[in-house]
Amino acid sequence: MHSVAITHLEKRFADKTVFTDINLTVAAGEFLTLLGPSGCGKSTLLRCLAGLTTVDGGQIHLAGEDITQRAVQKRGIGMVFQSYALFPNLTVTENVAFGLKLQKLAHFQIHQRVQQILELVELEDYGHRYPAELSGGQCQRVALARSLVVQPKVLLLDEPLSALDARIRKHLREQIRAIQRELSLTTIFVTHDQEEALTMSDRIALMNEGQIIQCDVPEQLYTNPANHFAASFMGQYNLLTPLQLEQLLSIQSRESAAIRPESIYVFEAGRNYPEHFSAQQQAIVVSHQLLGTIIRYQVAIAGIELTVDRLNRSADRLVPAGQPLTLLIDKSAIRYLKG
Ligand SMILES: Nc1ncnc2c1ncn2[C@@H]1O[C@H](COP(=O)(O)OP(=O)(O)OP(=O)(O)O)[C@@H](O)[C@H]1O
Repeated sequence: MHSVAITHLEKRFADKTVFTDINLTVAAGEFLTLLGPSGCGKSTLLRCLAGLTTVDGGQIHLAGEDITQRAVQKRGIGMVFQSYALFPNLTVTENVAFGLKLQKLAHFQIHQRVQQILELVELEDYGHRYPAELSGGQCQRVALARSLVVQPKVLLLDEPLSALDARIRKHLREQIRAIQRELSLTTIFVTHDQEEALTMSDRIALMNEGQIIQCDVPEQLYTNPANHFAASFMGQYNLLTPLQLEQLLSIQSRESAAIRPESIYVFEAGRNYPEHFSAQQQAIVVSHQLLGTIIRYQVAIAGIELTVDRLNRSADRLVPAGQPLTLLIDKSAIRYLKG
């Protein structure tokens, strides 16, 4: 098992500074996700780690060794891309065996390792097929097998699921995580999909404009966003200015605040609400969306629009637009934001 340490990493292209001071450590066996909007520098950081692009400053250590200037093929890092990058004229077996042939392993060893890894990605019956005869999800599993077969110290995954449809995506993310756990493989995964990040990761490094905004376990990122960007990126937070906080809850604060849709409750008669709940407030429903297990209401209270999530229980009737809804806000769930 191998750890990764990135210190003061800098990267510029001719007319573009991507980042100037990235610091990040990934523990041995950890699954860390780089999450952030398009263009924030996730792929560039991954490419610097793999050695596919040069760096302009800082260091990368792998298991304590400085690999900043080391050639790509000598880093012991495997990488999987969104586009699979398989050889179309080679079968699945030949694609997976490719790296081992370069290492000049004996024929029987290659055969054994390829079979083992194809079993791991559940493609043992597809060895003779060509990439054009496989689905997107199967191609991505071949790409994964090809990276794993050379036993990398670290695995880098650059949006490997983005090109796949929702059902296959979900299955493959579970499979990737299970394999990563089985091999205890230090893994850095790039995505701009927060659900993917929240469900797969040991920790998430949230990036924006070339900076790591917050690096923490998923629960912390979700419930305690560090700033305005983190709150707006991680789901459906209601963001309230100091003035709105005062109007809505008589709370005086210099900082703006975030509150999750599920922390605003629709009043139910006969239920006891703890002391940290606000008084009842009359809102008017602006619109609603049925999202399967939840109903998401947009409501307005004195000109302030809020998003409120309610469990979609069959006994509850849907409140249509224009109708009142009585709300209580869980004040203990309010998060104050730095900037
Ligand atoms: N080879 C290059 N030459 C010049 N600029 C580049 C190059 N590669 C990336 N960039 C720029 O660096 C910035 C970061 O790009 P990068 O691909 O790392 O972002 P990203 O977060 O991975 O985005 P996405 O999710 O869209 O892939 C962008 O502004 C991009 O235009």
